[in-house]
Amino acid sequence: MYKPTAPGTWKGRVDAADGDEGKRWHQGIKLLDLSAETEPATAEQAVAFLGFCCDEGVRRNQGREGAVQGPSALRQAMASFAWHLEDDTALFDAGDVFCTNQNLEEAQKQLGKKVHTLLSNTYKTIILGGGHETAYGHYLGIKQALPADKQLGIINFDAHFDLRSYEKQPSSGTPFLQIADDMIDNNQEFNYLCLGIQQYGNTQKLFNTAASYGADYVLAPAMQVYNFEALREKLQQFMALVDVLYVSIDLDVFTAAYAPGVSAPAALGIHPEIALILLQEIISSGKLLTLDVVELNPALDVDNRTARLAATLLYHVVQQWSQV
Ligand SMILES: N=CN[C@@H](CCC(=O)O)C(=O)O
Ligand SMILES: [Mn+2]
Ligand SMILES: [Mn+2]
Repeated sequence: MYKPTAPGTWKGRVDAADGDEGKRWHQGIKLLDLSAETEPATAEQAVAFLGFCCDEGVRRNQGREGAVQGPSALRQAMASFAWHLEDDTALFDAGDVFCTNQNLEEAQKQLGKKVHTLLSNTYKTIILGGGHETAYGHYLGIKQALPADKQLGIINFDAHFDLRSYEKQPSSGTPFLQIADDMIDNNQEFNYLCLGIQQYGNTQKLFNTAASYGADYVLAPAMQVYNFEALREKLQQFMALVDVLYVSIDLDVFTAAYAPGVSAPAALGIHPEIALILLQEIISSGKLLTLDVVELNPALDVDNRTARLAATLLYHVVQQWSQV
């Protein structure tokens, strides 16, 4: 269920005549094998990618399958980025966790183990999804790595709450209710902020669930650059309540013109610019522990537009995060 990334996977443009000054991500990224007996070296300022090749949750949630190819498309979209990182050992690829035989629950456990390994070795972790079922596996690793006295906050850029009942089965629509119940069972506070919620995309039942769990949210129409001061205030208030942050970016939060390659596109979603400046605010807090980008479906993408958007957001995240 786990495979390290094969050498040669990261490939792209080479500006050989420019020597070191022509360096790109595919030439600088280091491969990390989490199946090895030995623990990976601790890396203070390093960012590590880990793929979750899974859309079983999307299938169970009646969505359009294809997010299993997300990690591969994201790597390709990031490969030729110019290298502007200060440290030569700032960027790692820790391979992929796979979902086999539709066994989502086991795949999430395996993802949790790898996330735990990365976090406990102080890597700044970025999970490349996968459907939004990525979030529950991601959380299992955060839970293992986080000291009991540290309060976790979850910020989800998403058109959807993903707080559906998992009584029948977990899916891509249930991860944050699974997390909420687990945190409450463990006497932890569930601090959840959703940014970009579409009223039409969430039933009254979901708004009621959000209210009963104390989840906070901003509706998509309010997620505007001209509203930045109010959004920053809300974000700062949320971040002040917690010690560390898990940020999830569901690409269906963005307008379909920017992000057509998702299971549930949004005709009037948010503009990428507002997400970018809020992400900058989050990283500046120094509280970001781990992040994921989910729901990229390359089979539905148009000229890799969604993959390029996700990759570009990750470029800026890595650039800033590797310096805080
Ligand atoms: N990951 C979550 N997906 C949405 C799908 C909505 C839709 O297909 O319209 C949800 O369950 O709410
Ligand atoms: Mn989602
Ligand atoms: Mn969504």
